[in-house]
Amino acid sequence: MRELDIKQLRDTVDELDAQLVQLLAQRMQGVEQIQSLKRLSGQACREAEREADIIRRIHSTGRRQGLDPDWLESLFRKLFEFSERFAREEVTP
Ligand SMILES: O=C(O)C(=O)C[C@]1(C(=O)O)C=C[C@@H](O)C=C1
Repeated sequence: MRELDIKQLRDTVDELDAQLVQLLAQRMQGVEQIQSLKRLSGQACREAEREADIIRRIHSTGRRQGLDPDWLESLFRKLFEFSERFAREEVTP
């Protein structure tokens, strides 16, 4: 019985992982377009103020979902780093 429970829970987690990857791909597509526009107008790829706004928002939505804001923040800071690396064409989406 417990084996079955774990299997079902893992199936759910696997499905959520697949959705997360899809959402991350969509996010990167949006970021790619923003970065192209910024490049055209000579703007810096990183913007501390925009990042602070995003962090503030995810802190509050995360708290409402019962998630640790510090944990969420570290995830998003990784995403911003990845956006920058992507903008510098060091990685492919
Ligand atoms: O919103 C922007 O201006 C972006 O370039 C996207 C993004 C992000 O990944 O969310 C990436 C780098 C910036 O520092 C801030 C945000």
